[in-house]
Amino acid sequence: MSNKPIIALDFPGEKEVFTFLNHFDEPLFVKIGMELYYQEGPTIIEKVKEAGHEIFLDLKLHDIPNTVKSAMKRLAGLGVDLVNVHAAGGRAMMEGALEGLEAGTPAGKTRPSLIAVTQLTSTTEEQMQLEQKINLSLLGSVLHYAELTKHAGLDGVVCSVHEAAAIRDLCGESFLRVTPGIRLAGGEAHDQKRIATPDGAKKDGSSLIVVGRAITGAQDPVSAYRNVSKLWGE
Ligand SMILES: O=C(O)c1cc(=O)[nH]c(=O)n1[C@@H]1O[C@H](COP(=O)(O)O)[C@@H](O)[C@H]1O
Repeated sequence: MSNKPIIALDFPGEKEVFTFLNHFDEPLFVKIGMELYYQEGPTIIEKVKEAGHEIFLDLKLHDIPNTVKSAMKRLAGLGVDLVNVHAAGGRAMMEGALEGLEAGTPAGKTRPSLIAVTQLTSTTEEQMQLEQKINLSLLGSVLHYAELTKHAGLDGVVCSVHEAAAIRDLCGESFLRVTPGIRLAGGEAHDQKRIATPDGAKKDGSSLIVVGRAITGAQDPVSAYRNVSKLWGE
């Protein structure tokens, strides 16, 4: 897996995806999320892979262990590089996800890396405490989920840049900290609450950054991508 900025392809369908990708003449690391996957199904994965790009399939599974295990068995056959679940599904669910991925990975192929969402980057500490009734600081909750994820044997977590260094200190450098909520300085936050710049992410311990609207919504997406890559140091 490379450490290029991961571009979130939050588009309604294949047509918009390839209009966007055709601006680039290099292999990218892209994220396919719920909107696109639910619209196009697994064929979008095949087509984006054929075009030479690495893929983070972001479906954030969260269900009983057996259901997640079976679903992961199917996703393992798609040949993506990275997949995710919600850590709130618990340790048994995460262990099931890993077992499913291992069982479903074709012989001779590498198992996709598996990470778990801790607290979404659109969540504030106040919201978390009021709505989820978690009696911890936001950092405390994220660190708790990171440790649970590590004990379940997963490869890392999704978190915000604000928690990345503390997770690295707790779980080790090789445990991935994948951080969305990335904005260029002065950029619109939209629905994100825990945001940081690409250079801030590098400095504060992210392993990989996920960038959507700061690139896909830019007037010139290629130059926005170059700018993000330069600040991230790639
Ligand atoms: O798992 C994710 O990718 C994810 C987790 C999270 O906590 N926050 C988050 O924003 N994401 C995803 O990262 C992308 C961020 O997009 P932008 O806010 O447009 O940069 C979206 O596709 C989200 O679904």
